[in-house]
Amino acid sequence: MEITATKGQIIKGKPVADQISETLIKEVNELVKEGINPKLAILRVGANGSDLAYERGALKRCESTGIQTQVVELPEDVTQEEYVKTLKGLNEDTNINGILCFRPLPKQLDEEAIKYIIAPEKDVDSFSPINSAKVMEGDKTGFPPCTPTAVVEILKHYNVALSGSKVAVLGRSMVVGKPAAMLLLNENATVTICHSRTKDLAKVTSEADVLVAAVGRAKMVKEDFVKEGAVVIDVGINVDEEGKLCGDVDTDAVLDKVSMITPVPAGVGSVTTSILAKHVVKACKLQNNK
Ligand SMILES: NC(=O)C1=CN([C@@H]2O[C@H](COP(=O)(O)OP(=O)(O)OC[C@H]3O[C@@H](n4cnc5c(N)ncnc54)[C@H](OP(=O)(O)O)[C@@H]3O)[C@@H](O)[C@H]2O)C=CC1
Ligand SMILES: Nc1nc(=O)c2c([nH]1)NC[C@@H]1CN(c3ccc(C(=O)N[C@@H](CCC(=O)O)C(=O)O)cc3)C=[N+]21
Repeated sequence: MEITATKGQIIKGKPVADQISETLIKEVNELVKEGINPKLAILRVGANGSDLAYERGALKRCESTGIQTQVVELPEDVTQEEYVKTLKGLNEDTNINGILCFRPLPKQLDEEAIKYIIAPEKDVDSFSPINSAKVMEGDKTGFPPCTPTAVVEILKHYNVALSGSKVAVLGRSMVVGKPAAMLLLNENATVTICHSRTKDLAKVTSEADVLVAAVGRAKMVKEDFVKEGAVVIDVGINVDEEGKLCGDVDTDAVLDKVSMITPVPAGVGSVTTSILAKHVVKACKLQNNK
């Protein structure tokens, strides 16, 4: 009898992002007809590669959905006072509905103080503790961070069962890992959070039906980290030894074992930008009592 190996399916972000964009385009059109123009401000310090990658994607997504944008670039050595003054200016600017502050901020800036400055109603990527708390509480009136939201949207789009499933999240940052775990818990998954101190890491992650990798270590997740038939969401955006973009998962090594896996690029990143655009429209509507 011939045995044919069933390879894992590469699940792309584009169909998920396109579906979100389609609805957004209609919503933006309705707002524009009423003289309301949704607008996103991006606050960037210096010009690091991962910020610029996000910015390129975000600007393209906003343009294609009819959302206006403004990029504010501050020098690498910007002072706390200058950053705070700029952020407060964006808070007060009534033409701006959403603000994205790239993180992490350079060392001279006090992120713990700045996160209290951003207006929660314009905070489209969950920098403010008000929005972080809403994620904890499962309160849908806030803005959960875009990347973890994209992870959940991809899983739902590809009909991956979450309720009652074992999910492992690799990473516990406030931008990805920790909120991803909370959003998945809100979907009734049984969530295990792993990090740099986790013992027997591969054993823990290989028990999961769904593995979300957000560690920032190129191709760290190998074959022994995954369960047979698992669904893998690769959030990592890293550069490999050849200078090419790659994820946290060694895709070639796990492909024969998993049932589905997201690619990098063209995976989570592309959905992240569509969630960002969705949050700008939501912010705009709330600010205009719509
Ligand atoms: N696709 C997208 O839209 C986005 C992608 N990213 C990418 O996602 C990745 C993660 O980003 P981010 O969360 O900001 O990164 P951080 O560096 O802030 O966090 C990394 C996390 O991984 C854990 N970790 C690091 N090394 C190991 C290890 N060897 N074993 C186990 N755990 C480890 C850390 O643990 P500990 O807490 O113990 O230190 C930490 O919790 C990056 O590649 C980033 O570029 C980020 C944002 C958006
Ligand atoms: N507050 C904050 N939130 C973030 O979510 C955040 C951040 N700061 N700082 C920087 C990192 C990095 N990041 C990316 C998101 C999407 C793409 C993306 O769209 N990538 C495309 C390719 C884009 C291109 O290279 O042109 C893809 O994966 O297909 C890239 C990188 C979010 N981050």
